[in-house]
Amino acid sequence: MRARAAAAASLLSRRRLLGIAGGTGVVGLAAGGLAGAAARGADGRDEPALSTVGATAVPFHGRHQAGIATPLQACGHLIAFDLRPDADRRAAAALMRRWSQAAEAMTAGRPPGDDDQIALDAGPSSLTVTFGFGRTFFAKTGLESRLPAALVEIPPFSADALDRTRSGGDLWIQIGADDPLVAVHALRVLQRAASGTAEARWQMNGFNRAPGATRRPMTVRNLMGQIDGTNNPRPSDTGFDAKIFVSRTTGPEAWMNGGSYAVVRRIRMLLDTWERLPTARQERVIGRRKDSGAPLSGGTETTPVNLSATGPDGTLAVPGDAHVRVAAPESNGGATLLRRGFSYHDGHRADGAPDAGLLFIAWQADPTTGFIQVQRKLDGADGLTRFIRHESSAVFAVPGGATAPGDYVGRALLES
Ligand SMILES: C=CC1=C(C)c2cc3[nH]c(cc4nc(cc5[nH]c(cc1n2)c(C)c5CCC(=O)O)C(CCC(=O)O)=C4C)c(C)c3C=C
Ligand SMILES: [Fe+2]
Repeated sequence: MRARAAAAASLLSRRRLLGIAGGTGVVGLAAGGLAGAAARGADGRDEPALSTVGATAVPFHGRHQAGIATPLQACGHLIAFDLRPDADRRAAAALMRRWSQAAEAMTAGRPPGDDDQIALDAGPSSLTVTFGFGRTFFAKTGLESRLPAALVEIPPFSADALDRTRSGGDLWIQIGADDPLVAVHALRVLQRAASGTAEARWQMNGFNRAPGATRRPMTVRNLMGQIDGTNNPRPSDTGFDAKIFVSRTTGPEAWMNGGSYAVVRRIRMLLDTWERLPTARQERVIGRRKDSGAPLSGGTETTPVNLSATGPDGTLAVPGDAHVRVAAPESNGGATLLRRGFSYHDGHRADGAPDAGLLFIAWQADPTTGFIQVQRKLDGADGLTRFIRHESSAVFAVPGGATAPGDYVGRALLES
């Protein structure tokens, strides 16, 4: 039975790797050991193996942290912490060690120490846990000289309506998983591990489509109904690593090698206004068809956008203020960012409007030549601006991954 269960899990996992990970190689498969263990119940009786959703594990260790170039998961939690006033560099290092140990266990499908059993019975379910440091972390831990030059404040933009209490933060954790209980379990475990050292400043919860919900693996849709993520850079693209990850840095910032910068924006969608717009006008706001995601210049979802194409009346096929035109690298001196967000819907506001939108997360090697450059262009020139509100903002330095069991994220900053 153990062998059969392991074989079944391995077959399902292989299908998932081919179908969903798109061959990026970042999704590890649950080892036979895990599937075998799952096939034997606590009472010693045989049980069916985990499905591919439960059995898939994303390795915690590596040059880069998981959760950046990893396929999107169905559930996401973003949580920012502030250090307690008495927490110094040693306390922060001890916290990063505790967090990494717990993340290492949970992402492999093992219970962490001090487990609350929320995720008992479930496999790793593609859990990733990604840690980052905010600008305010450095002064509080006496590490001002190690603050990376790239970790700049995000400047104000004219369309911002920011809530400061849900912006910033000394530390940040991004949790992603394909199972809601696995994701919340990680959240609870990590929050308990912070006790005495750091306190939650804000938390946001999001979602994407669940694996297997569509006939074939497809780019996700956002709450405006658009296919969102098509023109993201791919790990196989030339120059991907240089644009998204920090490398070859020497001196006091060398600890960021292998890392990346996350810009996090909670962007509310004015869905009532948006949904009153006829589909053809919605498509002109984005510059792509709503059903297929194909550019208005023609082709299919993956056809490159032709920004010079004109229609029969001689006007631009992709309008001058279309989101994809204004955001495109060609319109921004080549500025590239990896968008990897989660939708959210947190009930309704006092005015009856849905409190819903996108937890927008942009990854890049340098926010000044990534998010900031593109957002400067979008601010004012993007037709989408009328239908969205940026409500919170944060930027985090996300160091490289822990490279071996027992190592912890941030060691190169906190111990050298
Ligand atoms: C500062 C960067 C960006 C913000 C903020 C942003 C918000 C935002 N975007 C959508 C929906 C779509 N965006 C699409 C493409 C796209 N968006 C950005 C940047 C920001 N978006 C870029 C760089 C691109 C790629 C442009 C290109 O090279 O073609 C698309 C089209 C499909 C795709 O390529 O992903 C959609 C749809 C929303 C709803 C939103 C705020 C809520
Ligand atoms: Fe966009």
